[in-house]
Amino acid sequence: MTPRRGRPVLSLRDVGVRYRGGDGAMVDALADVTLDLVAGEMIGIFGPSGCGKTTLLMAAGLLETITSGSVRFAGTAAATIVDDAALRDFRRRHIGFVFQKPNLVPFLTAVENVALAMVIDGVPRAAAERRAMGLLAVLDMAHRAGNHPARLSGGEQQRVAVARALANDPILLLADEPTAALDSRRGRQVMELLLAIARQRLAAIAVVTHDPRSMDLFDRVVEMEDGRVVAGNASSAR
Ligand SMILES: Nc1ncnc2c1ncn2[C@@H]1O[C@H](COP(=O)(O)OP(=O)(O)OP(=O)(O)O)[C@@H](O)[C@H]1O
Repeated sequence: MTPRRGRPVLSLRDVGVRYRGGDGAMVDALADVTLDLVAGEMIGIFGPSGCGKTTLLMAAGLLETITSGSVRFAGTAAATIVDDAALRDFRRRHIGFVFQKPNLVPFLTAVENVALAMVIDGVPRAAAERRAMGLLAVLDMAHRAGNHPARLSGGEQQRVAVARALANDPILLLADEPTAALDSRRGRQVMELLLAIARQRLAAIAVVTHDPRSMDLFDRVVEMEDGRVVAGNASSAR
């Protein structure tokens, strides 16, 4: 899948996700969500706690089974990938995730953490580590490549997590509050970096955030309320 600027990467149509709550009642975590993301754009997803932002990312990243509607990924209907192993493989090849906590493997160095998925994918270790070093250099982390996570600051760990998410050159990058644990300067840097990745690699990027300070970096702001997208769902295809 070679992305071209403006080409649809992700299309959600009338997507619903329904959970059974603790009291047995059904909760519509997502309801009738229609959203498009195109190659090269970065959107911000805002909304109050519990409005469905994480659930939206999970549905978009094919980590959550939707109860209604459809998800298309670069023209492929997600529903046609039925087998769990095929779904895992599809995600590994095309989608990158960055979470609030970096969740690095503690006994691996930064470069080994970034290389891990490539090694699992069958890339020879030396080649995987070369590519991992290149990604760490882009993130200004080459000088810390040999350190274990415990010896890195929160911001440094998050930059390693971004490098790891980019290892498979994903066409879709989903980030859930990636700057929540960072000070404002580092947070800004991570967000600027994500924007550069959208522009240079033509990835489509969706970032869930509570932080209004990065607002100016988004091509589009999607606002959610009670499981619904209430503003910003029209694509900014250029
Ligand atoms: N596995 C689950 N089982 C039952 N209910 C769930 C589950 N996951 C989420 N929910 C409910 O779905 C709704 C949306 O949750 P979600 O985590 O997507 O919100 P959010 O906007 O990301 O919140 P926050 O900003 O606090 O992280 C909430 O009412 C939540 O309690």
